[in-house]
Amino acid sequence: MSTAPQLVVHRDKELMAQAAAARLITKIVDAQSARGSASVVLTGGRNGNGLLAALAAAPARDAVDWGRLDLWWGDERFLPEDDPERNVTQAREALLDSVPLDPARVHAMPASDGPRGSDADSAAEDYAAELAGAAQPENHSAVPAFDVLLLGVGPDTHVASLFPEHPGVRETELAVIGVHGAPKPPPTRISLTLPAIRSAREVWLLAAGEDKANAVAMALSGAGEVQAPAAGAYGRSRTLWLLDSAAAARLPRDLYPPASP
Ligand SMILES: O=C1O[C@H](COP(=O)(O)O)[C@@H](O)[C@H](O)[C@H]1O
Repeated sequence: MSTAPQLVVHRDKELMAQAAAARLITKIVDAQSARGSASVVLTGGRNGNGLLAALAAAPARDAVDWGRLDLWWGDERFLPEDDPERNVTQAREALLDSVPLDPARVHAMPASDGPRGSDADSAAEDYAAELAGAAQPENHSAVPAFDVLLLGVGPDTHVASLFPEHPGVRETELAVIGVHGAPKPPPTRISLTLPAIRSAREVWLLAAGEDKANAVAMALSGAGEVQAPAAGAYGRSRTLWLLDSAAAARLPRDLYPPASP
């Protein structure tokens, strides 16, 4: 069952990143306090990396017990280890290298020079097995119960590496897939599927900048998930769209009335 999206609109992308980072710190601390540990799924892209950089700069980051945090990824560009375009490489630069994480709990997606070589489908199977191994049996799910799953929204409404009208967005069985012929480089990627995304407690979608305005308006105006994958991304208990005013500019007025002059 989908949860109705909640919208929070910030003045600009810097404030959005800072506010999202503060929100994420609170969520992680609350989860660690309630369950002993927390699990977060990271996204690549400008807004995801902006959030991580804001988190690195936030004094309250020291409230997080970094050793009791599992990090997963929603998608990865299937490139060699340490390639600067890999989402994990960019996340390490933005935040991960500056906090005391437990390396065993940093679950990067496989690289194209890993044990499966350039076979993205087999690499996706390996990541699915790693997720399944961390899933709680009582939840009867193929993936762990993520506390927060972050997603950047592309200008074409893609989330993770699920692109409009692409086969991956129609996947209903697998939790992780190899993506081939992606319209955004690189063409080969690994991605969680919509069913895996929807198993998260909370899904937070991030979009800033006017190049995201059409995508945000389309995804929140009743578009189908095949045409607008972001429309199919929701959490079990909460779906939060974190926007800046430029990305919110073309939303229907009943969703986001413009401020009075
Ligand atoms: O390639 C990707 O792009 C999306 C969106 O990135 P953005 O720079 O337009 O915000 C990102 O969410 C995804 O993780 C990444 O692989």
